[in-house]
Amino acid sequence: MYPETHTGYSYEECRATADWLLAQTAVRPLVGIVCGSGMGGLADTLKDQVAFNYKDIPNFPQSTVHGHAGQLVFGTLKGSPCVCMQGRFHLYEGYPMQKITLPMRIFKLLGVQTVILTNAAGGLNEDFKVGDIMIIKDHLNMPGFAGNNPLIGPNDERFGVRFPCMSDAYDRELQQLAMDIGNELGYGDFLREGVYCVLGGPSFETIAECRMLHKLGADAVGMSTVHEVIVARHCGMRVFALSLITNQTVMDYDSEEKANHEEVLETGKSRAEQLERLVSTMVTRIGHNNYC
Ligand SMILES: O=P(O)(O)O[C@@H]1C[C@H](O)[C@@H](CO)O1
Ligand code: HPA
Repeated sequence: MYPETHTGYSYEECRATADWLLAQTAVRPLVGIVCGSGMGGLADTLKDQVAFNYKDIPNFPQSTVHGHAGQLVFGTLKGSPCVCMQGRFHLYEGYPMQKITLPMRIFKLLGVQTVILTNAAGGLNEDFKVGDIMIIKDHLNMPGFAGNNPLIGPNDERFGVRFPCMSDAYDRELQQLAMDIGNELGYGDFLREGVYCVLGGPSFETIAECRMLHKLGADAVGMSTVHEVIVARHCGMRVFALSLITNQTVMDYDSEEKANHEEVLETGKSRAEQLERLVSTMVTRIGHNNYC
């Protein structure tokens, strides 16, 4: 009834991958983290690491993008058990959406309750600067408008309902927690909140596209995260996501600026330390507040 490309992995196949991982590590993660482009250093901060190369994990796709190492790292962040994707998958790599988002279902079956996602994004909001960290409060799913959604295909109720709500996709308590921690850490000058818009990539946006996205209400544009968020919410995990504004998008025909992946990775490096501190402090507070 459904074309092969839309069937994704069955519950049993996801269970087998999760059980394979659980059999090889004693870590029982409550928090799952996804590292955006150039932000893989976050995984290196985990203690007592057990790391798996994606190519060795049954059913896992491979990372093909520079700045995405391709490892699943288990360990603890200040005592809290975590699993961290050091590298994610994108639509433009040629994978179907069900494959890009498979790790979210594996997280769920590993016992993860809260997912923290990071990404690199281009700033559309004129008040944003390169190096700003934007707490994502909502998203625009552009591929979704064209009928591309990771939940297309048969629905297995063991994961979630056929028609999941997305008006509460980004957990408001976690957004407030991030804002509080950011202010405590002295990040007030570069901590923002806003709406993230996903496009398919890999080409960066035209000037007309950036102007349109900004008018539609997007503060930042990127090529990931939203599909993972949809699948994570579908299976009932709490979600927090943030964008590092790695470049300002070009909105002006007189501008000489050109978006490029090297700048994205460079900005990632220059904010790595603050980003890691923000995420690791959040992980410890989530535990202390008994959110998980
Ligand atoms: O994985 P993220 O969303 O951080 O990666 C962004 C989008 C493209 O993959 C790449 C463009 O530089 O960075
Ligand atoms: O300007 C951008 N556009 C889309 N994706 C991105 N990822 C980092 N910067 C950008």
